[in-house]
Amino acid sequence: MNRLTPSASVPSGPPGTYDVVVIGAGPVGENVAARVVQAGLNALIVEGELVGGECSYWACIPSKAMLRPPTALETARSVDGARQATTDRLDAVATLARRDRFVNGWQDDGQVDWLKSAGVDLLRGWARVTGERQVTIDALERGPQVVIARHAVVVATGSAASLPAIEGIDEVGAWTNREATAATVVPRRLAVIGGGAVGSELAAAWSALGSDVTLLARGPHLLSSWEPFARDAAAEGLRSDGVDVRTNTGVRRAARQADGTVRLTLSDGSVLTSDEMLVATGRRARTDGLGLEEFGLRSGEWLDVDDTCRVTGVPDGWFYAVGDVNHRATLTHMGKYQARACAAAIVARAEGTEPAPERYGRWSATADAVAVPQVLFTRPELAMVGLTERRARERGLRVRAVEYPLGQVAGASLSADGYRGHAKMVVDEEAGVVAGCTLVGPGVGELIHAGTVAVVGEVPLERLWHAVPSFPTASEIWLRLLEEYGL
Ligand SMILES: Cc1cc2nc3c(=O)[nH]c(=O)nc-3n(C[C@H](O)[C@H](O)[C@H](O)COP(=O)(O)OP(=O)(O)OC[C@H]3O[C@@H](n4cnc5c(N)ncnc54)[C@H](O)[C@@H]3O)c2cc1C
Ligand SMILES: NC(=O)c1ccc[n+]([C@@H]2O[C@H](COP(=O)([O-])OP(=O)(O)OC[C@H]3O[C@@H](n4cnc5c(N)ncnc54)[C@H](O)[C@@H]3O)[C@@H](O)[C@H]2O)c1
Repeated sequence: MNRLTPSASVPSGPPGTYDVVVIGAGPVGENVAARVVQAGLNALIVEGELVGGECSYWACIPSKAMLRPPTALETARSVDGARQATTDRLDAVATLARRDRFVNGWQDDGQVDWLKSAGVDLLRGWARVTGERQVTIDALERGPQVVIARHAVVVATGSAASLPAIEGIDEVGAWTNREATAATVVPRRLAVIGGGAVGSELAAAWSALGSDVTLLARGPHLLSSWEPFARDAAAEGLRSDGVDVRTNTGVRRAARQADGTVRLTLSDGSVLTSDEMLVATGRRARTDGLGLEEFGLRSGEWLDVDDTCRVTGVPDGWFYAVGDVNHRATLTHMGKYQARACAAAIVARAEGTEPAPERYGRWSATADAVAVPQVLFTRPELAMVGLTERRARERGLRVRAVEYPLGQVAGASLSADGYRGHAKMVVDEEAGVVAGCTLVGPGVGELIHAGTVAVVGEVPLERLWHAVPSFPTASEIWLRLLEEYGL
């Protein structure tokens, strides 16, 4: 489902030479372009589909718009006094209409206006790199255009759903994140393949909308990179919402039958019949067709970069990759963070200054390696930052972890009757700082930023002790965790 409604291109004259050429106007490309313009350079951004990218139209925004109504309903139902005013069912039509408003009916005029106000020129079309500092664009309205970048070409082409090697998968018309965030009809039955972030969130969303959802995870757990208590809570939450979560279950074969249903043959030989199937088995780099072979890079592969997001192996420092396409941290906020660092590095180099490889320097995306926050908007919500206990130990850190039931914090228990949640803080014992934190429970997405500040700031625990959370808020979890640690 690809309902594109592009608005007019911005540049008034023929493109020729720009300081910076950015390929891909997702949230990350937009940010690099706007930041270099703010610093006094000029920039052209090239976009083949919608300005705003995957995140705005087929990923973060529509999925969160779909997940919010069931969460709001659950919140109301969990507060005596409000519960009596709720009805028993979510309104699917109104939920999908709300989603449609958040994606602006898949029209990008608002984002085009933003680019214009930021002083960035836009050219619509598909770009490829055809020489050092040279980009050729199959422009939608103008035919082929060649543009030279004085200082930098930045690839911000993002990622796309990767289809697993399942017999018949190409013929069944499987949903990817695109169809699953844009569909207008609620399927009676939905099979979801993949127990990662996309599979878990979209299983929750469609189950709330009324589908009978079966979630098939090939491994023993959902969300394997999370703390065990968090991934167990996600699975339990999905099950209690009626999702049939099946772990250790692969799919051997998929076929669309004459009656329109999808027949899946599972790894244990059993058969699952569904009306639609969603493939949520990870992402692939959108680097095919970019002409990267000329620079010794492989088409379709992720682009390795240094901390300034300069592509490694391409000499002379003109070639950068930011956002999903470099695979450092495939999240919008981390991509935008990289965009800020990358833009600062491009500007510094344009001024003749070679950025020193400084940890947490302005041009260095240091946090990618140590402090990536993430929130999953399942029910219950999950949030984490930094290292899990297991990852910290694998990195050779001497750590001690402490845990606390979030429902015993006054602010949390006031927010919902019978609040259920849990928190875990991993302390780097040698440095005396927080190495990571995971929170589970309603609303924890708004609590995790304190953990991000503690990890990035490497705040000594003795000083963190003086950061007093207000009473009665759920933020008191930070005080409880420090007390558990022994302060
Ligand atoms: C279902 C789902 C939900 C998600 N939810 C969240 C969330 O809640 N929070 C979060 O932080 N992250 C979330 N993500 C991840 C997030 O969507 C990505 O990290 C983010 O979109 C990356 O931004 P980007 O700018 O790098 O790439 P994209 O958003 O993919 O944008 C890339 C742009 O480049 C364009 N392009 C590609 N090739 C060319 C070319 N050759 N020429 C011209 N243009 C080109 C594309 O058309 C696209 O517009 C989610 C992902 C999915 C799939
Ligand atoms: N709220 C959020 O922040 C949010 C939400 C959704 C997505 N995202 C981002 O998007 C990225 C992509 O998400 P995703 O869920 O597509 O990828 P993922 O890597 O999180 O999960 C993919 C899952 O599919 C499984 N899988 C892979 N191949 C398979 C196969 N052949 N058969 C069965 N299962 C298979 C993997 O084991 C894994 O569990 C995430 O890493 C995350 O960064 C973020």
